[in-house]
Amino acid sequence: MTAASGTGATELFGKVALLGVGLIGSSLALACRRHGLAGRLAGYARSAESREVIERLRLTDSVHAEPAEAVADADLVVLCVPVGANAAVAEAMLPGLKPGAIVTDVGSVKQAVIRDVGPLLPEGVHFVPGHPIAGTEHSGPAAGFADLFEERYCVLTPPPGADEAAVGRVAELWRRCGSRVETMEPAHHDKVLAMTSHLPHLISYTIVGTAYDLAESERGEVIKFAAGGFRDFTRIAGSDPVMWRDIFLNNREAVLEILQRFGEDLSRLQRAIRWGEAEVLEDRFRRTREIRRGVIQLGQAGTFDAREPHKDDEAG
Ligand SMILES: NC(=O)C1=CN([C@@H]2O[C@H](COP(=O)(O)OP(=O)(O)OC[C@H]3O[C@@H](n4cnc5c(N)ncnc54)[C@H](O)[C@@H]3O)[C@@H](O)[C@H]2O)C=CC1
Ligand SMILES: O=C(O)C(=O)Cc1ccc(O)cc1
Repeated sequence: MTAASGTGATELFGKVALLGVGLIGSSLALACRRHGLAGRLAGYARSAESREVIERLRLTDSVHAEPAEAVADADLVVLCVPVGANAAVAEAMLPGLKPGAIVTDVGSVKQAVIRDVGPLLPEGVHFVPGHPIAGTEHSGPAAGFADLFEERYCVLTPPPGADEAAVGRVAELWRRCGSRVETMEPAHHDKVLAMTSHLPHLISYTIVGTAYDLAESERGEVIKFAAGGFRDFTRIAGSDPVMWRDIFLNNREAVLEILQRFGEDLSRLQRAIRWGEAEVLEDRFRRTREIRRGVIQLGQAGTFDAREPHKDDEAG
């Protein structure tokens, strides 16, 4: 057993309730168990099928079909459902919520959860929105693993006036799961993630769709000769449709803004190809290679994604 924070494996919360036990909820359950962070874990899952998997894998100590039952007596409640489901699930938990409880979430968009869930919570309940920047293209309760959050960032976006002790306890939870915790303004978070996560997913969904829509003979060749880049796109394009539908619908403005910029940059390259502007193309590709090399230095300094090996980046 490792205690990532070096503070020992002392329990942080008496009872933790996970509302939604998919990839992130199940990974958090496993990380809480591994690091001894919760006295008791309760899970809420909407479908009988998920509840059966959660029980079989013993992800939580109790499994519930109603959010209000799962949160009864919980010190920490973590919303782990798609962003668009947060309000309904939060509303359904209210009758069971303990006064003084901390409510957090793991959603990929932060302004929306503050808008949708914040106003529902009673006085005395502490709300600390969060986002572990860690995941995979897989989903569901069987997809989780305990070290998903190791050496990943977790961004907290506490609203103004948030209870500092509550923010500190949520930060400590993520630190003990192995994450590096930062706090950010919610609007800033949503802009940054629109660029670094949401746009790449949109491009992946588009490119794989375009490839599939090619004439059948060409489509076969696309699969046969799929090079690394296209394979990477198909991995990302395999991500959960409901989760990503909700991300785009709830981060509309930031995504549209970045998409506008991206479209202009793409058009510029399109024009360079059409008119044989070799210098424009080469300059752009040189610049991005330098950016990539800069990113690697950041990674080595521990500020980017320190887990990813970057074998392809020797100089020259
Ligand atoms: N998948 C990823 O890589 C990451 C996801 N997130 C965020 O974490 C949250 C959960 O995502 P995952 O665990 O990946 O998804 P998931 O699909 O694996 O799990 C979501 C769970 O919520 C349940 N659910 C869906 N709609 C519901 C509704 N209306 N009412 C009640 N339950 C409902 C599903 O049945 C499922 O068990 C999302 O908000 C997502 O934006 C954050 C970081 C990474
Ligand atoms: O699988 C990948 O490449 C991801 O990008 C995972 C991911 C998806 C959504 C998030 O909000 C954070 C991380």
